[in-house]
Amino acid sequence: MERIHVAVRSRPLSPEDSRSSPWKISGNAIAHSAQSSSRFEFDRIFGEECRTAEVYQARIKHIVDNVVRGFNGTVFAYGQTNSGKTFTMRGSANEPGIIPLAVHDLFQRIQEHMDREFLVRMSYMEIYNEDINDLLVPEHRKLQIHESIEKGIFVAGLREEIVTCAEQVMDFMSFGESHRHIGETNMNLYSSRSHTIFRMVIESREKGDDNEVEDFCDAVRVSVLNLVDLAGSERAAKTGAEGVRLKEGSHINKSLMTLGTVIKKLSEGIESQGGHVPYRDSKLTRILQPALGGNSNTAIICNITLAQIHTDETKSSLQFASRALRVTNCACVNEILTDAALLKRQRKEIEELRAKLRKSESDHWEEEILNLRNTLLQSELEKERISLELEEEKKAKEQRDRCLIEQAKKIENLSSLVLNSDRDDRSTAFSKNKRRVTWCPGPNAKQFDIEDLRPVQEGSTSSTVRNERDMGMPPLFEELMQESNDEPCANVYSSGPGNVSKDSEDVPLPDSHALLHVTNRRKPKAMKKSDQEQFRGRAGELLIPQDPCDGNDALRHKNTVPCVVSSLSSRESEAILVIKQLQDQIKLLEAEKSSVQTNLDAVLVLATQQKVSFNEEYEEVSYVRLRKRKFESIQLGD
Ligand SMILES: Nc1ncnc2c1ncn2[C@@H]1O[C@H](COP(=O)(O)OP(=O)(O)OP(=O)(O)O)[C@@H](O)[C@H]1O
Repeated sequence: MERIHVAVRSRPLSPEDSRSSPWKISGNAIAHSAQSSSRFEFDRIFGEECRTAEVYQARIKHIVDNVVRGFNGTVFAYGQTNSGKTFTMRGSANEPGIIPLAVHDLFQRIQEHMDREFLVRMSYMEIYNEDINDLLVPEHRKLQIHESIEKGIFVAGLREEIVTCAEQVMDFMSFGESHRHIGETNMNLYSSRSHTIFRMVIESREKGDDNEVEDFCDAVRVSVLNLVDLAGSERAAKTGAEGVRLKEGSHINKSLMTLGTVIKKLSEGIESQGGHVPYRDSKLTRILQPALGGNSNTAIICNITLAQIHTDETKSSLQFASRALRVTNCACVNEILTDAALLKRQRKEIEELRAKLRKSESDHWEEEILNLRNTLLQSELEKERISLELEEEKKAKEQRDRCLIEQAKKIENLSSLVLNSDRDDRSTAFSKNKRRVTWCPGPNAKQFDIEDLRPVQEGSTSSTVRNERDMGMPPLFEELMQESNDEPCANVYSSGPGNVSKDSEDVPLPDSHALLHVTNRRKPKAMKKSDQEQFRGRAGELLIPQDPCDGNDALRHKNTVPCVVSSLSSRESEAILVIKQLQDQIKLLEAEKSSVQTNLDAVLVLATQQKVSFNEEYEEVSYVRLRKRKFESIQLGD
């Protein structure tokens, strides 16, 4: 939908009229200085100094361009008599009007459309006293208006001359002008007594070589350019019209009034609401019907004079133009299609669509394959990374397991040492008839005979020393330390004060001096009283005090922590502490082992999932490739 373009052009005034003019133009608005209600705004307002070429460039050129492309176009000059309509449309010797400018432009545009061939025809008619006369064939008078589906509204019998250049058109136009009704009035020496419609019909179709008749589409575009110079509205009192002039004036006013009514109805949207628009009330509105409410790009040039004496007429013209601003048209390309042309066009469209489809599909598949390849590559890289991590984890686990086994072996040896030492002490103690503390090694209880650990009656010769075959001889401490030095376990052991292993970092090794005290039972060194109390305070956190006589209670302790009866020797206490620390380390290592195992399991699950997804992606890529190959083999088959 496109609105009718409305421009106002004011003609030059005499200096006297100019001084007394009540109108003021500012930008695209014009207002009457004494009447605040008389203010109008338009698409363009051209002042006195403005040239016709400027008016043409502003909008008319665009309409002419569109006519060459297949759209209808209409330009008409409206205004009171002597306001400059004919001057605007036809021009003068010095200043070409809209019609010659449009004709020249039209042929230039046609030259630019190299891909089409054109057929241009022109006609020139006037509506004089409601009769349509052919200006190119003066004897063709009182022509009738008809309407048909193919041609729309047309004037039957109107001569259409085929023209090939602008000069030819201008010649025909001059001929027509010579037959136009012009009369002298008080207001205009050469007053138009009729409305004139200069019409150009442009037909075009795509150019095609003889060899490729099948390839080009022979749909024909037909567009019409109407350039209308209306007769001016006039007041008999002002024009002094009498007789023939009066009759002419009456017809002019009547048809202009109908035009005004049609524009008013259209601006109110009556037609779109299904209401009646009186196009048929005048020949002018009937011929201009497609341009006013239909398929056309339309422009109105409203010519006015700003002299005070014509204020009412100017105001009336401005009101008409203002209403026309609200009228919309719907221009579209006009094509005539034969069945063969229609078929050819549809076949061409189908081919174009097929080509587009093929291109978009192949583009799509290429892109899809590229994406899948990228994903596959990324997945393979990820898989490699996970495998490496898995390998490292396995190695670390194996090393931890080895350390754990060694640690356990050493603890076992140390426990045996402590038990041996305890046995020696007990024999000494019993020989001195002293009460001794008994403790239970717990996890290795199987190796110990509980009875052996109970206080032995004085004088009893039976087994105060444990059978060596049952216990197994523990290695010497020096050997133990040598072993520790030979096989350092950096991840498991940590250095403590007096640590034997230099590589150990995490877990404190037994203090060598303490262990020497444990093994060197022949020179028991009595703990100072203050040291004993201090030690008891520390040991109290680790050991559960029990009845010194009840060795079974000690064995029942669920964590199998050695149960200390009172009066531990300092060496025993230190050994117990060392063992306790080692057991804690074992627990920590076991916890670490189980967490590593959990991680390892998770990594394994992840790796399995990755493998499944790789397989799926691989299958998808294979499927896409297969489909692409099939599609290409179909295309080749076409
Ligand atoms: N913009 C203009 N510049 C110079 N002269 C102009 C201009 N407009 C009009 N004129 C002159 O004014 C006179 C009247 O103009 P014109 O005949 O075009 O009026 P009109 O509106 O067609 O009148 P009518 O309706 O009676 O035919 C002419 O002599 C014309 O040369």
